[in-house]
Amino acid sequence: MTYMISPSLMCMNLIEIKSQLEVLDTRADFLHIDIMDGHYVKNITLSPFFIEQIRPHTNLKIDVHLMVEEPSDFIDAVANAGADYICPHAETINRDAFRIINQIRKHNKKVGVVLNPATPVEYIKHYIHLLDKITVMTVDPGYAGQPFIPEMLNKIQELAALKKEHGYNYLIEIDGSCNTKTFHDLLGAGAEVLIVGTSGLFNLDPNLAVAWDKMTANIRQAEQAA
Ligand SMILES: O=C(CO)[C@H](O)[C@H](O)[C@H](O)COP(=O)(O)O
Ligand SMILES: [Co+2]
Repeated sequence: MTYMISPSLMCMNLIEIKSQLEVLDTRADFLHIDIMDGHYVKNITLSPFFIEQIRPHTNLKIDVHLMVEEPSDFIDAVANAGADYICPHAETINRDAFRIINQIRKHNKKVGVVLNPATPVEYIKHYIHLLDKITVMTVDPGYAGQPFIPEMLNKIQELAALKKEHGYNYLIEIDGSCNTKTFHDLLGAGAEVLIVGTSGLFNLDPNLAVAWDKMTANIRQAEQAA
C-alpha cells in the first residue's frame, strides 16, 4: 500500500519548532496546518503568520486546513504566506463554491475541501471533479485527541470507489485520530494521506525522530495485517 504522512503541527512541541521541522523535513510528505477563527470551531490555533515563519525552513508541501466561517477572508493571506494546498470546509463554501475554488486557483495553489463527519459525499458532487484533495474528518473538527468515528470508513470507501470509477485526481486524506488503532482500517478503506497528530505521532515519544520510527513501525504492522 502506498500512503503519505502529514503531521498536524498544532500537536507539535512549539518550543522546539526548528528542530522538530528538521526531523519532519526529511520524513514527512506534507505539513498540516490548522487555522481556526474561534467561531466555526470554538478554538484558535495556527495562523497565516505561522505559515510565513516556517516557510523558509521546510521544503515540504504546506497544507492548510481552514476551520473558519469565511474562507474567502483567509485564502489570500495563506496563499501569500506560502501554502501549497488550501482546504476550506465544504460546509462553509457551498453558497459560493466555484468562486472560492477560483480564488484558490488564481494563486496557483492546489484546491482541497474538508468534510465534517456528518456531511455526505453527495454534498460536493457538483465540484468533486475539480478537487486536488478531499479530507475526511474522522472526528468533529476543532480539537486534537478526540475518539475516532468508525462510520467514516464507509465515506472513505465511497470516495475511493468514485475516484476509481471516474478517474478523479483527488487525494483521499484523513484527519482525526489516525493512529495504531485505526491505520489498518483506514488504509484498507482507501486512505492515501494520513494526518497524524497527538495519538499517531507526537505523543509516542518526546524525541520526535524516535516517535516517527514508532509510528512507521505501527503502520508497517497495520499493512501486514491487511
Ligand atoms: O483538524 C484537526 C482538528 O480539528 C487536526 O488536524 C488535529 O490536529 C488532528 O486531528 C489531531 O490528531 P489526533 O491524533 O486526533 O489528536
Ligand atoms: Co486539521
